[in-house]
Amino acid sequence: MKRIALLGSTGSIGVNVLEVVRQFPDKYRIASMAAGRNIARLKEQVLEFQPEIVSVMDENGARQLRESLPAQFHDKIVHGTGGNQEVASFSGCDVTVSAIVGAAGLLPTLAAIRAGKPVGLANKETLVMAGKIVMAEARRNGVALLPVDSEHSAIFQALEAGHREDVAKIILTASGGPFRKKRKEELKAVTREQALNHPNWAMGPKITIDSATLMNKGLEVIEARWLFDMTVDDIEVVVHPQSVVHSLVEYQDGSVMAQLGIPDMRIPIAYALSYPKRLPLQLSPLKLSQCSNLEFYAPDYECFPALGLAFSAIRSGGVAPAVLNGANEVAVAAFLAGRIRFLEIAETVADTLERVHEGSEDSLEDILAADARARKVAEERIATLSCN
Ligand SMILES: NC(=O)C1=CN([C@@H]2O[C@H](COP(=O)(O)OP(=O)(O)OC[C@H]3O[C@@H](n4cnc5c(N)ncnc54)[C@H](OP(=O)(O)O)[C@@H]3O)[C@@H](O)[C@H]2O)C=CC1
Ligand SMILES: CC(=O)[C@@H](O)[C@H](O)COP(=O)(O)O
Ligand SMILES: [Mn+2]
Repeated sequence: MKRIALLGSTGSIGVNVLEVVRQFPDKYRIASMAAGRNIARLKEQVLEFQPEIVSVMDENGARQLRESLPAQFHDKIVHGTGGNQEVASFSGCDVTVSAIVGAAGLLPTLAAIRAGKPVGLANKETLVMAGKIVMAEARRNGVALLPVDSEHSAIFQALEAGHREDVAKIILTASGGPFRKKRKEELKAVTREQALNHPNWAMGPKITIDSATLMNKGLEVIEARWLFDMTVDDIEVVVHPQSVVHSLVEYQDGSVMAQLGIPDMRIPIAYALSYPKRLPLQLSPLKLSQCSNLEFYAPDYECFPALGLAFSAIRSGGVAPAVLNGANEVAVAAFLAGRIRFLEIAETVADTLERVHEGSEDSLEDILAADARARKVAEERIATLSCN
């Protein structure tokens, strides 16, 4: 029986993890869980999965959760960053699934690693912000980071086909999002609802907007750089609108290994939980005869400048990726709130990258300070924009 600490239980990944656990109750149990503000959903999850600790975002949420649950759960409820860290490093868990969205995932993921827990990593922002530190901590603690992100799970699987020194490059596929056929001029007026309409995946709002700007792929380039110890020049992005080929590894003999499958996050989640074995998930099989048109083409960096910004940030190094991430989180939230237009997301990130530089990628304190500064600078810029 594997006991799981689940961070972000009420989100899109969290709910899929719970689906896998429900399907294999003799293999997995939820030992601890953490969520943000969705107290109604969390209450149902606590009653069903009976974790030994549960954390919510703040004190008010903890009070509401206590009021809605029987007395036996009351002293199991914690909250805030400390609560997330307690859940992540809980002594009664064997693996931590990191699926909180955004920078809030960083400290709990580090807490899990420092407690020696293997991590199923969905929260890509952890590696974007502090990849060097996180990978060093994982090595120091002998902890495996098992990718949940579909592309990184694909690469992880394709890497099993050969020796690390024979890898020539990694090829990350991008769906291109809902706007892949639009011209820059047309992107000026796209709406929140259009941007939230991902062609292939049902995901939380932040990553869905990131997919529409292609920032998601930029964040994934940085994630891959750290997770697989690749130089950025050996990571290529290719648009593949069907999301059937989840990513590829090219070896020096010209062989290219790919992982294919239907777009369903239970597949990479289950692999992270069961590695190196595989679970009989019983999903509808991929029917290649119905995939007669698999397309691949180069991304349009002019229409989708966020991708280029991410490449520049990881090439610059230092705290630039953390600045990119913090500014992007603020800009995406502003877009979702109707405060800025679609193209202003990447403009805000670009502007913030020009203004915030100070700090070292070796210092967690510097990274957190750069994140805070980037958020402030991005917020100030957004306040001056026209659709406020
Ligand atoms: N969805 C997907 O298919 C994929 C997601 N990912 C990555 O996985 C992560 C999660 O994405 P996704 O599930 O889509 O996002 P969602 O928005 O659906 O879920 C986010 C989860 O994080 C919780 N949360 C947010 N802030 C806090 C906090 N401060 N403390 C505790 N919990 C918090 C939310 O709680 P609540 O809802 O209760 O407020 C929710 O449970 C992201 O980093 C994303 O990039 C990667 C690949 C695919
Ligand atoms: C399911 C998953 O891993 C997402 O990160 C997905 O890849 C988003 O799709 P895009 O390729 O459109 O960014
Ligand atoms: Mn992905």
